[in-house]
Amino acid sequence: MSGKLATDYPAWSKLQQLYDADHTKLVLKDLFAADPERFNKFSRTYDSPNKDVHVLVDFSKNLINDEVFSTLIQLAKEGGVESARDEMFSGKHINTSEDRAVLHVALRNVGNEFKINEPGADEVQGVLDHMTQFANKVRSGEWKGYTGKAINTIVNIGIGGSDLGPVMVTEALKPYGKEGLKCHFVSNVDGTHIAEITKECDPETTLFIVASKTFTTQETITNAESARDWFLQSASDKAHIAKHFVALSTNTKAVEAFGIDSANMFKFWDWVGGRYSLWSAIGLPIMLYIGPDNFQELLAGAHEMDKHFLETKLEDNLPVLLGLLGIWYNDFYGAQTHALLPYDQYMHKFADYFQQGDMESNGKFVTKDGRRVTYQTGPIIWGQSGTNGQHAFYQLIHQGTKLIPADFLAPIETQNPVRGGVHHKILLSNFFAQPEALAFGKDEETVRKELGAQADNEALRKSKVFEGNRPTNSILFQKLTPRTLGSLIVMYEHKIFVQGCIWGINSFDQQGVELGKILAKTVLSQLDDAAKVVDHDSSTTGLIKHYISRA
Ligand SMILES: O=P(O)(O)OC[C@H]1O[C@@H](O)[C@H](O)[C@@H](O)[C@@H]1O
Repeated sequence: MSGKLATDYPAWSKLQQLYDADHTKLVLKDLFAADPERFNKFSRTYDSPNKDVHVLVDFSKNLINDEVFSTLIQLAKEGGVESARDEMFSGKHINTSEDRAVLHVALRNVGNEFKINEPGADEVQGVLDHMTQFANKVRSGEWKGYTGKAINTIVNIGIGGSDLGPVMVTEALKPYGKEGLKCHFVSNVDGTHIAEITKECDPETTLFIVASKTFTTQETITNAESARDWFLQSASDKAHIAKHFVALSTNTKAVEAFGIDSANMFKFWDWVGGRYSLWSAIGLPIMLYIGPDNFQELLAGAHEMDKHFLETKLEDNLPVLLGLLGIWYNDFYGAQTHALLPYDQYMHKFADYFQQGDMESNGKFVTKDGRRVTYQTGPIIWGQSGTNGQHAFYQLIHQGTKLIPADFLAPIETQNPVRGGVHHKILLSNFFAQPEALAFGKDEETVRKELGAQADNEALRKSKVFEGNRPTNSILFQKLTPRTLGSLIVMYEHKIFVQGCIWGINSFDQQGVELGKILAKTVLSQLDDAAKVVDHDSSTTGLIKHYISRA
């Protein structure tokens, strides 16, 4: 990374000029009318080498013309995206504040195509083998609980990056999940979470996976201790813990101190960021659920998208294109948010997953060299699966006062062709129609004609106008297979990388989550005695004392 501010790049200034001079002319209706080739010009297809992943990204419904497009590409060049990418893949310590390499690409380096020398990279296959042996034993029933019964329930205890990836992927790949194996996820420190999940578990047949990179995270350790207490209420003998608790961590000492045998610990390394860790041992619940072969497919799809990112010229590079378009709205149009709208029920956790992926990576106001940025960085990521969102928040996307760029994603083939596929056709008709409505809207004249006798009612007439010109990407993929999901996740991972690179920030630390944790520790030590409540402002003091007086 160059240590520059994004505003230092000539392409940035040019984009500002283009926005100032032309943005009122960037009207999708006119742009499409003027260029019958617009779809072909501004869409790209991605096919994996053996053609089993197919993705079409149509970005023609964006507020761009040729000049904006070429200037965005120029920005990627000036912003050093290619050299920063190569540095990441080579293991350079691009996570500067923590002096660490950023090598999630090494976790899915299928066939060892990338030569990576970082310590630990040569252990990746060994851990995958360890995970595979364990998963096969559990899935086959060879692994027995303390009363000799097979495992039929797994409970992952983790939070943030040690939760969201496995949750999202196990939901997305349900059709590939092992029948009869229930997967639960406990993340929140609210006792309700563990209490409700354990109600659904039998200690004799439940395996707890304690997932924590640091193994110091308060929520996870508290939940793990409660799970252990719950288990020992039935199992009594601590020796039985070995059959029902495993750990996913970088911290062997803390795992052993908790009482988990290091033979049942699946390790990873400090160069794996939490929000990029589902490909590592953190993926064990995924592997248990979908099986080692499907997990391997997930990794293969991820690796193929890594190669695409590494080898494809900027103009055709999907993560680069998505990243640049996001910058156009975030920094020049002033868009605050970006919606992820998958038209696939299995992907209902996709936006939740990338809330952490994107917002924890790029929610930063200082550059890597410590300067305050003078422009907007990471957008607010949100969304939910279609068509539910349409009946909830799309009103605001269509007619609200805010610009909300959105990605629509959908599979060509459904996993559930209920009633001959009628559901899927309806689903896809919405997937196609919504971006069309957002782009082209409905003008007052059309509304007037439709209203007939009521057309003189001005308020009614105006309320039915859709201004249109609201930008979207439409992303169609063949089918939500493990390999395709791997590719889609990585497309977004690298999009985040591209944006962070141009903004000059460190996308791989998360200092912003620390302050609240420290304050909570202080508060916790004061909660049992009002006399101890000191060193806060009057609001915080008042709140804590109010709680203590009524608890
Ligand atoms: O895996 P750990 O160490 O328990 O951390 C869980 C999460 O902890 C949070 O504090 C971090 O913001 C996340 O990035 C991280 O994923």
